[in-house]
Amino acid sequence: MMNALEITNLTKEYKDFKLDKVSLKLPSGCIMGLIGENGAGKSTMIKLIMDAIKRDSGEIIILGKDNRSDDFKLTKEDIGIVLDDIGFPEIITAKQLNAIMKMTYQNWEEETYFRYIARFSLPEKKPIKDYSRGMKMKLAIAAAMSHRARLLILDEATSGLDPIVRDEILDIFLEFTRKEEHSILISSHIVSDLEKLCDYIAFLHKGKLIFCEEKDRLLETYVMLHCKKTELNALQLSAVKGKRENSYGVDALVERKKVPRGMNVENASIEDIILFMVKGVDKQ
Ligand SMILES: Nc1ncnc2c1ncn2[C@@H]1O[C@H](COP(=O)(O)OP(=O)(O)OP(=O)(O)O)[C@@H](O)[C@H]1O
Repeated sequence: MMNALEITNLTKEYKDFKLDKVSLKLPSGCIMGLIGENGAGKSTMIKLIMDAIKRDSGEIIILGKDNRSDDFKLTKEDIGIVLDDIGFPEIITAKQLNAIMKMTYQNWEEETYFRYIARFSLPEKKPIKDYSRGMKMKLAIAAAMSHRARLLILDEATSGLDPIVRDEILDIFLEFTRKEEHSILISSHIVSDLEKLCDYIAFLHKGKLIFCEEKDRLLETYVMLHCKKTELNALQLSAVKGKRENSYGVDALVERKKVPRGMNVENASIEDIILFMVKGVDKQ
């Protein structure tokens, strides 16, 4: 299977921040969620993927093309992008945006665009500057999905949206990947959205990729253990990924395989896995 995105040893350093040798692969047809706290480096990574900022080192292959090759411009047609700052001229309307996009993208599909505009209940004749944040996001998503992209890259695209619209958009994304060999990379703070949507979860923390793993595998590998401190200490050290003490003992994220039978474990959520891994990593 081809990879929609392959990142190898991607490094970018700012004065107080370093995106540090990030490597990951997004297989075609899959959805990858990029999770990380504020300032973890998600937007930096997405800008580097689009070659909008200069990397220090590393390699990025998108849809089989090096993103620094001369003909990457052509590949950009195949990428639908939604950034936090949507980047459309604010004085124009959704209808006028259609005319601009028609000239920008060879594969622009007017009908698809207006279908999304209607589906998202966006006013066609209102200047974008008078849209709410959620409406702007919806417009950007409509545009990104209307030029026959094979890869969607979304940076915090669902965070300003109400739960009902978010849910609808998650369905649209699922539809998008089900149809053909379409792939999505989506960053979000809303872990529950990503848990619902994604096949892969990539977790970025302080510029380092803590893991990039199939969601089902994560949920299979880790469990939450509730026990006494002495019981936890009796486990092998490598079993424990992170822990939190409470008045009864400890809650810990542990490897399922390494927990003896009979102990009090329950399934971990992606949110548990992330929160507890951060505790484990920050301790080292
Ligand atoms: N042009 C720049 N010059 C200096 N530092 C920068 C620049 N752009 C980003 N940074 C720093 O890089 C770090 C990562 O920022 P980035 O925007 O990638 O985080 P993020 O994970 O997208 O965060 P958020 O969830 O808050 O959007 C931050 O510490 C930020 O201050």
